[in-house]
Amino acid sequence: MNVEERIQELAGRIVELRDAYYQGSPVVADADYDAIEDELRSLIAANPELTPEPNPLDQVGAPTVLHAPIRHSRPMLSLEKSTKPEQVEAFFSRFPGQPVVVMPKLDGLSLALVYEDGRFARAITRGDGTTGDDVTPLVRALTDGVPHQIDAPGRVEVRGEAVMLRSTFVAYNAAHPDKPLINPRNAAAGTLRAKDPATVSERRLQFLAFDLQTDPDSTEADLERGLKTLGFTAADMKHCSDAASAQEVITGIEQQRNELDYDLDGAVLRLADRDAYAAAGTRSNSPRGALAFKFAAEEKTTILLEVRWDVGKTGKIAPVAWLEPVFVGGTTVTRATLANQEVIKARGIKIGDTVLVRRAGDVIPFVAGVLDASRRTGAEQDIVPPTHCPSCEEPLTEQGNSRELFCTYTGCPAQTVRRLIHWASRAAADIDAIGGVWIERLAESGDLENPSDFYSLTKERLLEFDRVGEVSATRMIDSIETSKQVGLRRALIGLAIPMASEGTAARLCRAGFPSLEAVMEAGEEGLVAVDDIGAKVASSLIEHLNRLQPELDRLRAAGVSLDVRDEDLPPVVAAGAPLAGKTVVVTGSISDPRTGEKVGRPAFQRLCERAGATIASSVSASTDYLITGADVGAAKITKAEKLEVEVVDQSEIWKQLLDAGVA
Ligand SMILES: NC(=O)c1ccc[n+]([C@@H]2O[C@H](COP(=O)([O-])OP(=O)(O)OC[C@H]3O[C@@H](n4cnc5c(N)ncnc54)[C@H](O)[C@@H]3O)[C@@H](O)[C@H]2O)c1
Ligand SMILES: [Zn+2]
Repeated sequence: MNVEERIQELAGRIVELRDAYYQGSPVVADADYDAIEDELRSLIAANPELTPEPNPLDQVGAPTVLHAPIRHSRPMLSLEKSTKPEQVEAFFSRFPGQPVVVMPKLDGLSLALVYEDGRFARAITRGDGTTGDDVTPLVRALTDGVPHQIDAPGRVEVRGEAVMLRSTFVAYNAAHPDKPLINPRNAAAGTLRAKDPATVSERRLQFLAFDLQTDPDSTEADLERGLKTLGFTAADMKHCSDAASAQEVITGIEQQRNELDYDLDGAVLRLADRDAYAAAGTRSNSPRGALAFKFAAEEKTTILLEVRWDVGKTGKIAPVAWLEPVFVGGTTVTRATLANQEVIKARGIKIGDTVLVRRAGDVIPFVAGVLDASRRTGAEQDIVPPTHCPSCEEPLTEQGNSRELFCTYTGCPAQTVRRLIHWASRAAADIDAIGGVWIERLAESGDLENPSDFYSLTKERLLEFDRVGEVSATRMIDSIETSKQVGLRRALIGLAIPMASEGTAARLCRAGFPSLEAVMEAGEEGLVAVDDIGAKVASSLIEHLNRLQPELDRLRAAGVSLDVRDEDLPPVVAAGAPLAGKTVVVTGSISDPRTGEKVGRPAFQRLCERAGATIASSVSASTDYLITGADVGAAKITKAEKLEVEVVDQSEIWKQLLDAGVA
């Protein structure tokens, strides 16, 4: 294929994909679509004479009108996209001296809200940028953050993004396991496509504003203040005066990405002054006064090659999707979870399908659903759950509403290995010198069956295995020895008791149980008395701890500590507590002035807690001190100063900690 043909092909594909997307049934993930646009963009840049007519890259959205067409007062455009810090610098140098706001690039649906003499008159979608769709009744009924009345004369137009909050999305899918929504962005678009708001009343949206036009010009020149004065919830905006601080905010948004209640796919830089933004003008399909910075994609499309059923540490048999390798969320993903057979059914997933894979933060990648079911060739196969355990071949049982499959044979080899690996994991005993492969080998040889067996391993025995030398055997034994300090909280996690989460283990420690045996002796009644421990969790704990009693005895006999550890208790506040009543935020790298050695932030925060402080993760108006270590970003300090939070160097705090005998 020559360049010209390739350009035609890409342009055609873009039109096709856009149609499907704006009609509410995308056939590929956004990142895969963006890659096609990128390829076309670079081919056109290299061969401008081959620019297709019309050029889909100059167009915005698609003309999808379901309700009633309305012409926009001025076009609703797309955004110029960047991925490199140099592009952020170039943006700043185009507008010297102009303040810029940096905000998340929200992943929802853009809307224009029109107010006439203070009254909410219309809500319009972007459509093809020139003409949008009238969604006023839906927005009125379903969208939070759209005031019905504002205090402004004449015509006011507020633009922003209607998003489905992640919490709404999760609650909806939990309540409708049979017809789940695929992702929040799709869900938001679908909501505004409904004929009747009543049919989608559980799918509430949130409007977050990022643009304001007033006529006559009656309000603040600063975008954020203008929006807030009128009573809108603005997208979270940070003012920046240079590229370096903007870059820092962008990085901060990316790091925070998974703690927020909405999806975002990048950050947006924009002139903070509304007049300057308007004066900057537009290109064919984007404003000059704004720039989008794209983050790595968290969703991609790929092919589901095969499903294998995995035996978990509690005997649960879970389907695992084997995928055509795909780069998503910063790594190459080849496997993803499929939850259970009900989810597979509800999402209509078959082997051979094009599926949407999502990987956000540290969360295990999962298959969100099928895209493009219309393109099935007929060669796809149903996913058939097994009837017998793939490891021990015992018949499986179904449990719970989602019909999860379980192998209930406790001697099941796969379960045994999983339990041992779990015991050795970092969250539990942390036997870091013995990896999964070795645990499997030691289980096969009969050396390991229960966690307590780790403590009978000897260096001599390990040396009998192939490829184990003096050095690695010593490391393994040392690591086992250290793990004896596991303590109540991590031992409880390591025993993998169904329904008892890491949170349960932490709560039991803080409730004052001195040891694992004491938890068992408290009985169900004693456990439900603990805050946030329900009857089901209590009964599972008691049942399993009783079953595990001989194992607990063996662990004790091997010298393993099952007693509560100091680090798992609420901090004991030192007498004189110099930081009593203070809320502090710690930033930068901390080191002990006595040794010059680095101290982890959690450890330093713990010292501050002992000195009476309450720890917060980010600076707000209620923060008393921002404690700074080395290499602190300017943005944090600026923010603290703006909020009149006292900035205190770590040396000052160390002095107080040492004086009070805390450190
Ligand atoms: N999966 C597919 O097949 C397919 C097809 C077509 C388009 N798409 C996706 O749709 C999007 C294309 O839309 P686009 O070309 O307008 O680009 P865009 O969505 O990347 O950028 C423009 C939009 O960003 C939004 N936005 C969010 N936060 C903002 C903020 N703080 N300030 C200003 N604007 C903000 C606005 O709604 C604006 O319309 C892309 O994400 C693309 O991947 C996907
Ligand atoms: Zn089994």
